[in-house]
Amino acid sequence: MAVYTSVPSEMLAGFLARYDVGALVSAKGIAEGVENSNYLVETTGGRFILTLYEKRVTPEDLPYFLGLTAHLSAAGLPVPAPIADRQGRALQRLSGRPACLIEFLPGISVTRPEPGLAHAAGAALAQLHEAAADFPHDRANALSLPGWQSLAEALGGGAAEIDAGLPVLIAEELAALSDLWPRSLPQGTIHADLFPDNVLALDDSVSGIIDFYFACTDFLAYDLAVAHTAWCFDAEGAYLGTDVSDALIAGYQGVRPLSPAESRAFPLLCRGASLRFLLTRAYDWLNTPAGALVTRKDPMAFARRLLHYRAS
Ligand SMILES: Nc1ncnc2c1ncn2[C@@H]1O[C@H](COP(=O)(O)OP(=O)(O)OP(=O)(O)O)[C@@H](O)[C@H]1O
Ligand SMILES: N[C@@H](CCO)C(=O)O
Repeated sequence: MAVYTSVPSEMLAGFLARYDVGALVSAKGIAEGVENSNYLVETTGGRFILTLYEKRVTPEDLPYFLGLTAHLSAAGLPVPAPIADRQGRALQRLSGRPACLIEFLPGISVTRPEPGLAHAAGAALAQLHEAAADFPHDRANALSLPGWQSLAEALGGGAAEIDAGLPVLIAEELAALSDLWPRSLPQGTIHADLFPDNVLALDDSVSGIIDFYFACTDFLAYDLAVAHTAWCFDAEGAYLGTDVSDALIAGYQGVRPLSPAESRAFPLLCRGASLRFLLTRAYDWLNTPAGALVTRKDPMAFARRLLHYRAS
């Protein structure tokens, strides 16, 4: 259950009084998600999401994330816009945390990717890349090669507690990717975490793209690789087959065709994306405090993806 910070109802009513959004009717914590505390807030004016930012989000990055979602929403993408109070401020503090009131978007969080929706998600990702081309801010990707190296060091001997073969797999992959990682592919603003649970859907269309808290500047094709690792495998890390993979890539290329260099680099970018989620999940696996109300995500599901990409 991702509600780490509670907000008493009087405090929430006072907070909402700063906005032109009507008066508080109800609020409930949203169980999904692991990073931040999220509430579904109903007012006399409509529905909203209230997010309180927890430990993994650096407060200094919030203007970048909120600026990006405002930019993409204004460009017509199904991205929830941050809502400003009467003084024009979107970023606030509430219950001791940075906080933001966010537009509510319709749709259901995707649990089982189907080709039709994978195609729509690929297209939405390419539209995001195009719409962000004139977003004027940059943010370095803290979770690229140097970040993976640091995470691997932070795991130390803990990796072997997860799986006896993990230290060797991580070390080999870091060494290979340090040599082979591309240096000059087209760059831009990327989402960097386009998992099915960060897409809201109505039938086969994308009604929402959420969770921009890893967005950064990096290779555009790496973003498609992240989506590929996320959409084309089941929860245990078994490959779902070419239907979902082909649909995702075709959806993307229908809007923004990959260059020959991007296509050639794609399998390697998928290995990097697998290693990224393997490392962050392994770190969380070892560092999630006992009694935390959060279900840890299985790092080995990404070790299996990594082996799949290595073999293909
Ligand atoms: N703008 C929105 N409109 C409608 N529903 C939303 C919106 N933002 C979040 N949600 C709902 O809240 C749930 C949790 O949000 P989210 O996935 O952002 O959690 P998180 O903890 O911030 O991130 P993570 O997925 O990385 O754990 C989503 O699955 C979705 O159902
Ligand atoms: N999408 C990530 C969680 C962080 O957003 C994962 O499944 O490991």
